[in-house]
Amino acid sequence: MFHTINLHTSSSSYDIIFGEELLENIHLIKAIKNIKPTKVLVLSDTVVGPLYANTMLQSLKQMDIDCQLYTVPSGENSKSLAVFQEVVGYMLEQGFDRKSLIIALGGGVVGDLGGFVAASFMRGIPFVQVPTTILAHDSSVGGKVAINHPLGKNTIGAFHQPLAVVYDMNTIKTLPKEQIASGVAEIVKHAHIHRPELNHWLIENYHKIEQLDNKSLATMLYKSCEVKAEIVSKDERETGVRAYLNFGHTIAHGIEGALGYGKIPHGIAVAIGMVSAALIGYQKGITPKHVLTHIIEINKALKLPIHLPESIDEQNVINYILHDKKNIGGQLTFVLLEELGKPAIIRGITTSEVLDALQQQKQL
Ligand SMILES: O=C(O)C(=O)C[C@@H](O)[C@H](O)[C@H](O)COP(=O)(O)O
Repeated sequence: MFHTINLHTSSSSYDIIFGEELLENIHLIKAIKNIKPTKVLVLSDTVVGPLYANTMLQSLKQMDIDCQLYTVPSGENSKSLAVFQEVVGYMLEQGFDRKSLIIALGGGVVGDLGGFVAASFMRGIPFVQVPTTILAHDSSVGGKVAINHPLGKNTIGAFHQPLAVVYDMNTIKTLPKEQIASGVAEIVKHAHIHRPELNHWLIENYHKIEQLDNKSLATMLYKSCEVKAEIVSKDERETGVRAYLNFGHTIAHGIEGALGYGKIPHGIAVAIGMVSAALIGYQKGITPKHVLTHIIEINKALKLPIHLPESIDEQNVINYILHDKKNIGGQLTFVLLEELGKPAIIRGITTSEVLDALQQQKQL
């Protein structure tokens, strides 16, 4: 069972491939065969590596190429300059060169870190994304790669498109149940900004998604990646409409920074951030009341939170969003909804408007 989405951007064109037993057959992926790399680094983490790296290495060995595995600690803290330097140091010591290939095998953290190493190593080498979580269906597509700075999430990064995104549905079977909701939040986001009917499908099929039913997962991920690919193809480097994919992320990244990276799953923060954005839009007369209500109801139906964590200091969240990458000229910028499926980039939001919304969110 294979399905493929072709993503064409201004700088490249590649396939997002969904199937089963793709790890066992990674050596057959055209994008990998065609570049004939001198060496391959499989970058994974301490959770995914022990589960799947060996299967992939066995497949790559059939290409008679020197393949090595490097694993980083699982979790957001591996998206750091220190871990970035460790990976680059290992590659230099092991003789990787400009014809080498990186394969990022894991969730969003491994994909973002691996992609940024690929974007930077010797000024750039090719890489392949092999996502193994629901959340990573979003972060592995579109070429946004990055690590975190203490003052802001993903503030050290690049746009570096992968040669391919290879999604082996068998790897999702081992996804911890508590990570399902975090990944689904990005699908909810794609529905709110572009394909509202997707949320109704999600609610109808959520019981199967929670059981990690392969067919339902593949359908959900495919539909969500279609939205992602359509928007990225129009605006690869986020000069305009690609910012729509950042709906909910301004407050999400603020929450993640304020709590400490890794303390809250990214998708859970996004779910909360979408309610915040809807409240900001509603109080500014941009987002209709029915859209605000819909966003809250969808979160509840999918067991996603609507409140910020009780321990959080809202002012600290605001301190982080002052460094958000969408801000231009010091103007706080949010993606708000004028209607379901109709996002808008709104600049000049004031910190007091944000604080008011976060205070209101407590009362929901
Ligand atoms: O691909 C995009 O563009 C997105 O904004 C997708 C986000 O869901 C994703 O988390 C992205 O990595 C965040 O982008 P950032 O520019 O806020 O770091």
